[in-house]
Amino acid sequence: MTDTPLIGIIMGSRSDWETMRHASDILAELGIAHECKVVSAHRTPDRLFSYAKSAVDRDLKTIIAGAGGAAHLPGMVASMTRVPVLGVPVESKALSGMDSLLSIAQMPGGVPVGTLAIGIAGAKNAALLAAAIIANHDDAVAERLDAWRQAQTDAVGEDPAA
Ligand SMILES: Nc1c(C(=O)O)ncn1[C@@H]1O[C@H](COP(=O)(O)O)[C@@H](O)[C@H]1O
Repeated sequence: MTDTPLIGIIMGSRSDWETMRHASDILAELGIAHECKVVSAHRTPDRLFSYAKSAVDRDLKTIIAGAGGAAHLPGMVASMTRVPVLGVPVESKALSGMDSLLSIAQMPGGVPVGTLAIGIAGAKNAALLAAAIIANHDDAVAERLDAWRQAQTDAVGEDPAA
């Protein structure tokens, strides 16, 4: 996307892309400008610092942060910006994402991260929540989000044997 991004999707490693691309796909479907970057609290702390510290000035409306294992990325970003952070626990090999989930969910009071489900469902829902936040102030996005939701409903047939 070439437009100024409204939403930042960041992830701890390129290995998270197979999960996080589902968030990007939904934002693209909804026509919401966004960016996708690898940013790691552990491996690229300086990049993390400048990303989080510049988020307000860059007018990002929401940051979606996906990470696996000792998933410190969402919480560390949230500690450095008031831009809302949605955390996606990426499924880890060793502990099936329970480590990621608990690392992201169990933030201390005062530093909120909105925690989604483990894996692809969480990535999709993070994108839909971020879109809903934008839709509060953007009628065109609201219309597209309503249409997306209606299409999902229409796709569910009533007959279980069909
Ligand atoms: N949890 C974090 C952070 C962080 O929280 O800053 N940086 C990388 N990682 C995670 O390490 C896992 C394995 O990464 P590799 O596949 O690169 O070894 C990934 O799921 C990533 O999100």
